Amino acid sequence: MSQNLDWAFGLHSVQTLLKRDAKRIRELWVQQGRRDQRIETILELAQSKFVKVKLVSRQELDAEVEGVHQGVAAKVEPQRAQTENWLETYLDQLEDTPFILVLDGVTDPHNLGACLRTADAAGVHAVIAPKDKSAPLNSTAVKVACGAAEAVPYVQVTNLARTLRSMQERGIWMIGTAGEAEQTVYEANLKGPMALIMGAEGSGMRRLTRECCDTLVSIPMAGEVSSLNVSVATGVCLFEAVRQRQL
Ligand SMILES: C[S@@+](CC[C@H](N)C(=O)[O-])C[C@H]1O[C@@H](n2cnc3c(N)ncnc32)[C@H](O)[C@@H]1O
Repeated sequence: MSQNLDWAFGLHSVQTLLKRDAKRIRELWVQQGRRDQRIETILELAQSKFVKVKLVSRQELDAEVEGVHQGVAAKVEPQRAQTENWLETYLDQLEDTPFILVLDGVTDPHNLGACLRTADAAGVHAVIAPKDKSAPLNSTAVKVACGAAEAVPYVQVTNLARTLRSMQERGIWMIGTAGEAEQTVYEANLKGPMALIMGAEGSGMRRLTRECCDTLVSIPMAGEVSSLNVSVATGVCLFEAVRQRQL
């Protein structure tokens, strides 16, 4: 593969990419002889978006893709972080109840990749982070995300507090996370339009970010250690929201 291209793989990631960002796909590889309804849908989408399709053997896919490809993989232009302007238009056009993840100063690319993967699995619409003091969407983050970096938009903003206030004006509820919050994540109402805000690995949410929060929630801790890894805490909170939103 050309040095400048990444692989996006797996049925969900490839289908989402075809729907949201097909222009980035240079070539779609589909495993020969593998036919099921989701692959048919992917092939129809590819045809409607004029994406070049190549039928390949399972061995060829296994050799190129480091991960579970489920018979589909796309050679894509590397994912680039989106901007504030992009976010505004995206939120204008979003038809679902907004479900956003904010990472306030998460600097480890492994944590960023893990959060993107969890965000994608939970159905989050976008992950937002400040441009400064945030992990870059580099090859480590993309690899750890296991295809999710292609599926869930990653937005880097110059002024996070301004972006949070602008989302608030749209009626999106800002839910900050902090171990010392009295209200637990299980007690909070996570059913409406919301942005879940996670803090940095070492110091948690910054003061300005915290001041933008409508409410704070904690995950009760039973042991000696006072906090969870940020990607684990992200999973707990996002899937509590998913549980409530499906009731
Ligand atoms: C390792 S923790 C940061 C700990 C930091 N000393 C603090 O005071 O926030 C990183 C992030 O994970 C989330 N987190 C970790 N444990 C949590 C808990 N028990 N309740 C709520 N959020 C938690 C929060 O978003 C936190 O900012």
